[in-house]
Amino acid sequence: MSELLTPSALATKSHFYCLHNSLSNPCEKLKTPLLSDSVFQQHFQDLLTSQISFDYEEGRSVVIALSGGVDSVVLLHLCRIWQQKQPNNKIRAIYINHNLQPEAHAWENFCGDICHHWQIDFVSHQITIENRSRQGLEQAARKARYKILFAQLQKNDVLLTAHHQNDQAETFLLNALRQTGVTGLGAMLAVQNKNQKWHIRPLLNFSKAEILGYAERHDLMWIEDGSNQNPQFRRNWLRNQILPQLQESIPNASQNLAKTAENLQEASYLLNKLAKLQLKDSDFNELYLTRNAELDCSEQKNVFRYWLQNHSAYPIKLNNAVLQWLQQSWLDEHHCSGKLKLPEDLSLRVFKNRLYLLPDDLSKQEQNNNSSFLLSNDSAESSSAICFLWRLPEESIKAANTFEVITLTQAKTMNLTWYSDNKKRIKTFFQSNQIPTWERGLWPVMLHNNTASGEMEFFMLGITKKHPLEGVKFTTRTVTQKQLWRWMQLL
Ligand SMILES: Nc1ncnc2c1ncn2[C@@H]1O[C@H](COP(=O)(O)OP(=O)(O)OP(=O)(O)O)[C@@H](O)[C@H]1O
Repeated sequence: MSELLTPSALATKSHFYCLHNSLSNPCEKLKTPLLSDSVFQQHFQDLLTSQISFDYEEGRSVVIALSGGVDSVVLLHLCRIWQQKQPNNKIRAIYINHNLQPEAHAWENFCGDICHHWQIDFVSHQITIENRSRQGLEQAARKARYKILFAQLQKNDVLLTAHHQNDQAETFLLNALRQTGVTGLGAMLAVQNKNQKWHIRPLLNFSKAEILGYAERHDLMWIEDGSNQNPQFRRNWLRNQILPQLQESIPNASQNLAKTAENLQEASYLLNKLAKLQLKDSDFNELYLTRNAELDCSEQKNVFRYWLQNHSAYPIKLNNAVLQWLQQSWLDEHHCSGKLKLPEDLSLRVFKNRLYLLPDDLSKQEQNNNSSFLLSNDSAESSSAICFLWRLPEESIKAANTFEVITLTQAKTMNLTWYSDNKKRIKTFFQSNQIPTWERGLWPVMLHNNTASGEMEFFMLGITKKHPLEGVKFTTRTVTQKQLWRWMQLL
């Protein structure tokens, strides 16, 4: 960094943040291979091209999570060189200020200064974390940080964090001590996709010593977060006390633990693949319990775990309470209905041997008799509700006046006369399609010119067993024929 931000310039600021530019353990440097620009460039390019087919021409961008610590400063430096070699590549850095420590503001300035000198776009975001226990605080800060970081990304953009091999070994041990399963023991993935946004950890194969060696050779400066020494945080205790002791007898301990985690990632991949195969008949948001009855106990657990992890924006852990409830529902043939409340305002529900993972507030919507809901433009384009629009007969759409207003509303808010005239048909439809009771009141019906009559509405009502609310944010608005037609074209 000194090439751009001279030590003397920084010296005037150094009372704000603790600056380091030397190895904490110089001997370690000798034991490990060098993290060089070319090694990194090759590795990083491999991750981008072979794993995610990254293409700058498509306007995708790379965002670096910059904490100001040595790891992310080294990552920033490497990305800057990468960008210099391929000037079309645009990178930007983000610092999240948790406002938890008095120095946080100075660290934010430090990150801003480096980016300014290296001519990298920089933004910082402020967050406030509620008062919690120490462990809880760390977890809440991490959760809030990732929420903001991912919110900065567009579809297919890439977030880079500077986790390294030693972090991987620590995460493996921490998870093992928490009694985790195979996925948890796999610790952190080098490449991950969450909701069509990428998270890459390009330094995961490099050790802390290599990173420090790189920082020294390039005369970089960084900040040292004093809380990293606080033994009250379990990770610090592992990092500063347990792992060094392990390393004394087994010099490659961290490397070996990280390698073990990698092996378990492979095992986890295979278990997921098996679960996916065994879930073949299950819908996106419902799991057919009876169809999986022939599975043995471990397979059932594996299927549940996979389904819970993959059917919600917030992965749900298969803890004992959840497992017991699920097994009970699985075994009980007459278990027609039941509900288990989960964190993140979600709940598990069973209806006629089908298991559903749903937002808990569906029930709140159920209670609100007067609310009508309509598909919003944005969400409808990417949701399963589109299937429900899709089945609308083309002739009906074409026949209708192009500018006529179509309103989608809940079955329960229907015009009473129409409802009582068609009650039997509606009931038969719900029963024959095994539509769960909690969905019936919310079932979309199309109002044509504000009157629900004729075949068209009933067709709308009867088209799909899928939960039409899945992934859709409802807002009160109407959709025009034109919009409806446009959505159909998108399919
Ligand atoms: N305040 C921050 N602002 C931006 N990025 C951050 C911040 N803190 C951490 N990061 C990013 O996350 C990486 C890992 O940091 P750290 O090891 O401190 O995280 P952690 O709290 O252990 O949580 P996790 O490992 O789950 O990210 C850093 O190298 C950096 O890329």
